[in-house]
Order: sequence, then C-alpha cells, then structure tokens
Amino acid sequence: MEKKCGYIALAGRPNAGKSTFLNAALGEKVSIVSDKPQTTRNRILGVYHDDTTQIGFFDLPGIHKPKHAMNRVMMRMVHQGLDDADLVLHFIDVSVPLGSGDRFVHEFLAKKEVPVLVVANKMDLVNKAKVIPTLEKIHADFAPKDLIPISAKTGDNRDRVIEVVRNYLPESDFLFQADTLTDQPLRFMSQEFIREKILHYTREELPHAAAVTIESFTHHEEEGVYEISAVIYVEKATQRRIVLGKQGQMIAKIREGARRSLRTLLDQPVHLELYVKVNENWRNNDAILGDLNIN
Ligand SMILES: Nc1nc2c(ncn2[C@@H]2O[C@H](COP(=O)(O)OP(=O)(O)OP(=O)(O)O)[C@@H](O)[C@H]2O)c(=O)[nH]1
Repeated sequence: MEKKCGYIALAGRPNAGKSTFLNAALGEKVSIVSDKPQTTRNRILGVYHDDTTQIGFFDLPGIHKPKHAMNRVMMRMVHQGLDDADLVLHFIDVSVPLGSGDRFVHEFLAKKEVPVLVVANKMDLVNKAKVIPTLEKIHADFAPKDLIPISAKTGDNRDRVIEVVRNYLPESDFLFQADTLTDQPLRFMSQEFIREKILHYTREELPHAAAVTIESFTHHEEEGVYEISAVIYVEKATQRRIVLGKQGQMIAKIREGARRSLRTLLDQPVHLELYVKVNENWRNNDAILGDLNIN
C-alpha cells in the first residue's frame, strides 16, 4: 500500500469528545479530558502512526463565540489549525439533540476550503434505532463527505475513522519521526495534567477560572526523580478557598492525583509542590497567557 501522511483538524463544539478520540487513537494520553466544556485551550498535535499512514491530528479548542482575550487567542488557533489541515473531522455528540452550537461549527467550517467529515460520537449512550433520524438530519443539513458513527470511549468503530480518513490524505513520505507522539514539551504537558485534576475534583463554578503555570521543572537524572513546582491561578479569594478545601483537603487530593498521573507521563517519581494564587484578571493577562503557551 502507498504511504500517506497529512494533517487532520478535530473540530466540534466543546465536550463532543475530540480529546478522548485523539488519546484513544494514539493509544497514549496527549490531550486532557474532562466533563467540563472548553477543556482544551491550545492547539495540540498528536501523531498517529501505522505501517502505511501518519496523521498529525490537531485537537482544536472547541469552536465558540469569543469573549475573553483567552477565548480570542483560542479562536485564532482554530483558524490556524484549519488552514493547515488536509481534512476536518467535525465531532458531534449524538447523545444530545443537534443544537445551535453544532450549526455554528458547521457554518464556520463551511467557509473554509477544507473537506469536512462528521464523526457522530457517543453512540454508546444512544439507542441505535432512535439515533437514525439524528444521523439523517446531519446528512441533510451538513452534507458531510462522510459520516462515521463511533464511540470514542468504548472504541466502537474508532478504527473505521482511520480507514476512512486515509482516503483523503495525500500520498506522501512520512513527515514525522517514528517515535513522535506530540509536539508538546513535557513541561507544558505537566501543566495540563495538573489542570485536568483541578477540573476533575472541583465543582462547576471553578474550572474556567483556573490556570496552571509551572514555576520550576527539574529532572534530577542521577536520583531518577522530577521536582516540579506549579502555581494555580484563580480569579477570586473564594475560588482559592475552594481549591484549598477544608484544612487543605482539596489541594491535597489535586496534588496526589496530579502526582500520580505525572509519574505515568514522566515515567519516574515526582515531587510536586502546588501554590494557589489569586489574580483577578489572569484571562486578560498576557504574561500568564504566554506561560500557558496560548498567545
Ligand atoms: N459515553 C461517552 N462519553 C464520551 C465519549 N467521548 C467522550 N466522552 C466524554 O465526554 C466528555 C468530554 O470529552 P473530551 O474528549 O474532553 O471532549 P472535547 O471535545 O475534547 O472537549 P473540549 O476540550 O471542551 O473541546 C468526557 O467526560 C468524556 O469522557 C463517548 O464516546 N461516550
């Protein structure tokens, strides 16, 4: 079989399951996942490899109308990602009714030259017979080049996505080295893994108010241990109290969860220190956004 290699953008409204798909397709975690919308803030490249195919997937931040400076930066990355892509996969969560968010994404993508395929995700949550009208509606309204129903979570039909997208990729020599999984530095990945635990353990009001920056990241090679110190920024003193929790119980949980997942990421023990600071305006603060890799 001829070699194929190209770039695919994963688009869709927040929470549609793009990061879950990407991690599963790669067999490694490169993009953090949570049940809160707008988890992905950056353009993350994850590389899929098999004997005949290499795909650079961009997991784009969810497409939405920008409000904060941070969201504007996110939208700029969405545009860049789309301009670089050979193909777009529009992820739609079919376990909820097709909504204005999906239409907004569709109209946004339709203005670009790039071919769009729809991935109808979360099929494990729906009754197969009942979902047929939704799939038909997607066909009729969005006219995608292809429509692939999958469950990113259980893996149902996930391999089919690779088979189908392969048809749209250019014939090309491989562009990535055999062991390249992502373009994200470990330091940035670590920051994201910590943020994932904050999203996981805290309640609704907090998630989007929190940012994580790494203050120091040292690998003591001889001892075989990483020493990481990070700051969690929140917008209000009340949020700081939430992150700390009663007698520091919440921050202890976040720290322990993060330490464990960092150990897996870095493959060595990790000493982790976390500080929580209030900065009312971090979402409009260029220095912090710079640290977050998103400006
Ligand atoms: N049941 C089920 N849940 C899923 C599936 N795919 C994703 N999820 C869940 O949906 C939530 C959102 O998944 P993500 O992968 O973070 O979604 P995303 O599209 O990357 O979201 P943003 O980063 O906000 O753009 C998580 O709780 C996932 O576990 C699926 O196929 N079935």
